Amino acid sequence: MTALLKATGISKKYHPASNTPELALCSLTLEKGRTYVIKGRSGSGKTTLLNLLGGMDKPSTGSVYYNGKSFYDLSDREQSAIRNKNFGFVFQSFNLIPELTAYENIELPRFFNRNCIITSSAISTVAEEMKIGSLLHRRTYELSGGEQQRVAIARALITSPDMIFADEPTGNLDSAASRMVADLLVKTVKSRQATLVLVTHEDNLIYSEHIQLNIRDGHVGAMEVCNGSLGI
Ligand SMILES: Nc1ncnc2c1ncn2[C@@H]1O[C@H](COP(=O)(O)OP(=O)(O)OP(=O)(O)O)[C@@H](O)[C@H]1O
Repeated sequence: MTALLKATGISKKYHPASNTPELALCSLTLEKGRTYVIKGRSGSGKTTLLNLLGGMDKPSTGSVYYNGKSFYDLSDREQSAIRNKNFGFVFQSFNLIPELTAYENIELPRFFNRNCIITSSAISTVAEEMKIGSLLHRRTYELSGGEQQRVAIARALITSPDMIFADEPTGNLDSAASRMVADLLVKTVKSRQATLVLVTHEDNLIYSEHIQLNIRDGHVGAMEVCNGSLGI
């Protein structure tokens, strides 16, 4: 497997004067096409780790390499270009524009990246993958939470990123919608051969093979391969 994202000796201390970092020193290699699930209690450092890996927050020590390049040593412009084109983000709170239709929300990345061409056939394809084909003309305030999150995932996938970062994507959904959203997210990212980094504190959310990273009080444990074979 190819190493796509590599973190070496990263840590995060939000308050320089404090003795304990919020994320203790860790090194990780994320491979192409794999699913990584970051788990841990509230406040353990899951979002902190995701933000460092996803190019959203510079670590206090260490480096993050994307495709062999030290991400935080790139210019702001180069960093934004990677975040806009090669990385996709999904958040707990959907972050859609409610007055726009699902189609218009999925199209939004083209306004942040002039070189990004989004065709109607690419939107149809991703909408089918997310099972929202019949909802594209609806304004997103009319949609259920699960439908809105599937629109948000479609928007994250429309630039064909090779890394998807999802922070508690099912945190605002009931259990049936959580299951559907998590399943579609994991399966679609895998079928596109992209790498998924997903933060959750929910047990038994992912039912296909993944690599689990447990964080306890800012300490990242060894990677564990889970086959997810609960048979549900
Ligand atoms: N921007 C920030 N400035 C200062 N401290 C922060 C900041 N972001 C997070 N923290 C602190 O870092 C620690 C880890 O927070 P983080 O959000 O990474 O945890 P989490 O595991 O994602 O929690 P949750 O499941 O509740 O979202 C917490 O003590 C938090 O208060």
